[in-house]
Amino acid sequence: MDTAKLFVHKLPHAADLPLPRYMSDDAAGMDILAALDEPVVLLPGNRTLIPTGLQMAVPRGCEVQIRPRSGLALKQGIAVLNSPGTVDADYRGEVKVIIANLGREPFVITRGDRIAQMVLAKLTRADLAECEKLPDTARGKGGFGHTGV
Ligand SMILES: O=c1ccn([C@H]2C[C@H](O)[C@@H](COP(=O)(O)OP(=O)(O)OP(=O)(O)O)O2)c(=O)[nH]1
Ligand SMILES: [Mg+2]
Repeated sequence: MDTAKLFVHKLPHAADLPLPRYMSDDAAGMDILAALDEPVVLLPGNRTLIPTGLQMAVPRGCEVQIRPRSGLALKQGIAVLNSPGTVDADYRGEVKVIIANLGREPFVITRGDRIAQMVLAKLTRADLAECEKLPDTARGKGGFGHTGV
């Protein structure tokens, strides 16, 4: 398995929190923690920005994706609104998570809660090449369910 060094800096409000970590041997994502001072009550239909207390230097050629946790999604309707959130390699601000409550009950987020997960992913940047005609394919313009359900 490939690994790459990911430098992280803990901000003072996360000083006592553990760093994100993989929760199983081959987990793709590290769970990330809410670096909140006070609990946040997120009402159904609302969204909020949760601090992680972390800055990071994502290696060039990679991104960090902020993704939901399926257990929270299934059991409580908790979503990462911009999923997958993108942390760019040149971003040095605090990483934050946009959490939305799509469930029917208020959702309480407390300091240290594992609210989402982060995946380090390699990326390919596009070098746009404008052209008059694209190569033909069998699918052509068919999409959005044109093959049926
Ligand atoms: O879930 C997220 C998404 C983004 N970011 C940070 C890192 C990212 O590099 C930066 C900008 O994100 P994005 O490009 O998605 O947002 P934008 O609305 O296009 O902002 P900008 O104009 O700053 O690029 O915000 C987070 O901390 N969490
Ligand atoms: Mg942007």
